[in-house]
Amino acid sequence: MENHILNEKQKKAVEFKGKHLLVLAGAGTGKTRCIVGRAAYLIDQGTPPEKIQILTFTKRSANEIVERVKSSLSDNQAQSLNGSTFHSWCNQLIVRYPNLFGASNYTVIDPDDQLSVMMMVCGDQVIEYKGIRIKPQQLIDIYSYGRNTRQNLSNSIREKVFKGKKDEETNDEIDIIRPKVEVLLKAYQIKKGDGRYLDYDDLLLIVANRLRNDEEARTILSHQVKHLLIDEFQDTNPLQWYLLEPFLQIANFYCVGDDAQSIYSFRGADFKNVHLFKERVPESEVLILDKNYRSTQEILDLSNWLIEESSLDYNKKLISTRGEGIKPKLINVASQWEEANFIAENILENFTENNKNFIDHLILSKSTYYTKPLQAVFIQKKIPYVTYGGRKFMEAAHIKDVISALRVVNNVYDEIGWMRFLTFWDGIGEIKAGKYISKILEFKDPLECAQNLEDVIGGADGEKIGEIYNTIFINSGNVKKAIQETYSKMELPLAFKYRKDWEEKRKSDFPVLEMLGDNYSTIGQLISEGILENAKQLNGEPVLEGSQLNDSEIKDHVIISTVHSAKGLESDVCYVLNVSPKVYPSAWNLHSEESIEEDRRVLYVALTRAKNELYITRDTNSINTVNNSDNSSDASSKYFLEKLPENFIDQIINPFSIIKPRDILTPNKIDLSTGMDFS
Ligand SMILES: Nc1ncnc2c1ncn2[C@@H]1O[C@H](COP(=O)(O)OP(=O)(O)OP(=O)(O)O)[C@@H](O)[C@H]1O
Repeated sequence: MENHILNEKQKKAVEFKGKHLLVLAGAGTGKTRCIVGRAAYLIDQGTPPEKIQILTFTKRSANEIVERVKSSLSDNQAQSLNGSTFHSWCNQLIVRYPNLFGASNYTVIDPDDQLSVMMMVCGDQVIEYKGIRIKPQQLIDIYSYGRNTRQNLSNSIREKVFKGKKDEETNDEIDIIRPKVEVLLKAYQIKKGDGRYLDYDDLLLIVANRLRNDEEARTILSHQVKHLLIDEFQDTNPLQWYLLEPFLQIANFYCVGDDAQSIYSFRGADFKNVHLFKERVPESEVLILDKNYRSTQEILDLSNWLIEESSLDYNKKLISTRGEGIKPKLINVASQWEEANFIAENILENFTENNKNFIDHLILSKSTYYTKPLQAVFIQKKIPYVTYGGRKFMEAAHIKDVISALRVVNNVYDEIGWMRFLTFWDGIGEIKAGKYISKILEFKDPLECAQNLEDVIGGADGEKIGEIYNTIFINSGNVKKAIQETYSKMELPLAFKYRKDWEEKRKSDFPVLEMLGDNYSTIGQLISEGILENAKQLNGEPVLEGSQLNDSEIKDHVIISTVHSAKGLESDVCYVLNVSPKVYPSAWNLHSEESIEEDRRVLYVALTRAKNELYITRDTNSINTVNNSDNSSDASSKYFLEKLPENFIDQIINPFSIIKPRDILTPNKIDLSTGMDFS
């Protein structure tokens, strides 16, 4: 079986006998294979699968690893193996031990909801000083950055408002702004408590704090977790480390990571954690993997060159076990439409003439937004595709509307839920809803809630809303039915609210929501896990990641992904979009050496996804503007491909380019009296 083929070093890593191990390795050297192999090995050696916890950054990779372990073992041996993200793992622990962690009947809020709470807290208060205005979203960013990096408020303000500046003037400004920020952040914390809201970071902090301070908690969990297998270790941030540290006493750590693939510093990740591993973790060892099994040497030469150009020393040179192949191609395009057409034609040619499937093609972009023209061309040319990254299923407005009804039954103090649910109905605006909510928050007995709602709201609306509440309440133990009934009562107004694209796009999401509901035994679980795990796969298809095609029967599709969502992916043919000046590195990042290096790693992750063919596109206009304007010399000199040795790539001017003929500026008059000889 695939997973059983291991080279000597991989085998050593998989069968590691010591306590804690870090497998430090370059792209495509088999880190994922080692995690899969390690889990299978432990189970094979008699460790109960439920005592192994795999931690990854996306639900998708957790599912993939678990599935691979399962298929490498026989007889359902790995049935109860658990793989999850950090947030979802903590949430599961809190749900399983409600008393130990002291948090039941809470609502997990996503970043959108966090912003709503902060907006409620700020009301009409504005923090403004010397032209700097701190908006609610920035307050959330400061709060989250401080908690994730475990830095104090002043440093978080410095980072998020002043881009890390450390001069005298900035210090003074921080001193003035700080108390005002503090007041609002504390009010935000109180509001969270009142609404029984937990934001994502709270989940980690609740578990971490309890374990760090309470020996009984550690004893209880020591029966539950024996092995922690942690993927993408270079992207763990100080908060995650704060959570992991107490587990060092009760479990064995098996971490895999690559410092050159660290791309989450905006979330506080610090890739140096891999360098500090031996210092931080007693009884630990580090093992290095350096043979790349994924790509041909030409693709690795380009990737190696990119990382060698860095001022940081990653000490990495990937060597291909697969040998030589074809050179990467740099496609120069004049517009996004040209780029899209080039890629579409290329894929169609591979599909019809070269015996490749759509799934052999992976398209990588820094942002989902950039891929819109590409998606339009794919739809037009009937190329099936799914998107990874970007807005998720549970974040879509129509889904949030129905979920809001479930939220308020789950947690009657959930003001955000009430605001969304009440304002969904025609004729109830925010002011009216606010008045109703203050009365609702006084309700004591959930059994009488439906009746009370009818009284507070009154009329036909009151009756409808009370009825929905009641239906959900009665069906709290049958999540699928609760969703079905709620949807049937909300379908008409939903169809009206989203009439523009109801039939084509939104309606078909509800059977998926019902299916999703079927996986959970309580509404609370659906809400918390569903929000955290909305990338969950159904029928093996990532239908909830915002697929543009509703037909989940089509298994063969191109993947369009953000680079951040592409970690761990690989593909026969890879297209890396818009590797242009001011994008790699981004024009916003030119001031900071650290951010430039992060952009370099983003490009490195993208390039190293390709197995055989790598296409890099570049916008010729951006090269022209950079070269022609004086003030952008920085963008030009820092552009990653500026000094690219010619022999590493083949350059192509897009052959599908629609060449516009040269014309004069003003139209001539035409003369229609010619051509006929009337003599
Ligand atoms: N010993 C091996 N023999 C054959 N193929 C291998 C071996 N080890 C890994 N591979 C293959 O190499 C490719 C890369 O492996 P894997 O995805 O585990 O690497 P990785 O280090 O996790 O990569 P990345 O960090 O870049 O995502 C996969 O296609 C895998 O099947």
